[in-house]
Amino acid sequence: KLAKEMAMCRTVLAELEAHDEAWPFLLPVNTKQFPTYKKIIKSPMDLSTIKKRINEGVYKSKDEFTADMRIIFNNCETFNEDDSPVGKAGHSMRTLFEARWLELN
Ligand SMILES: Cc1ncccc1N[C@H]1CCCS(=O)(=O)C1
Repeated sequence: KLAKEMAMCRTVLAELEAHDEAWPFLLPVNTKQFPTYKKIIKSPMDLSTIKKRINEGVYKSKDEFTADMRIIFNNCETFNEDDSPVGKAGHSMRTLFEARWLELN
């Protein structure tokens, strides 16, 4: 059951990583480039960290995976204007994720 759940997580993660608008989320936000980020965002998260957690067996369920995915998009809304390039990418990637997740569940 967990192996099947993680297979679903890997599938959705791979699809998001391949998306044109995934670029802001592929790696942890560079806090040297964005010095205020650490102060404003209490739980940084990104797609590479989620991939690592799947592969290291950190997640006990798909719900833990979806919780980390949603942290990415919530952090994005907290830090970025909706009409900024990163903000717009965050909204479209969140929509993509939620729609795809519904299809697979
Ligand atoms: C997701 C996010 N939230 C806040 C600030 C920055 C980012 N992402 C960066 C990732 C590296 C390229 S960039 O520096 O243009 C954008």
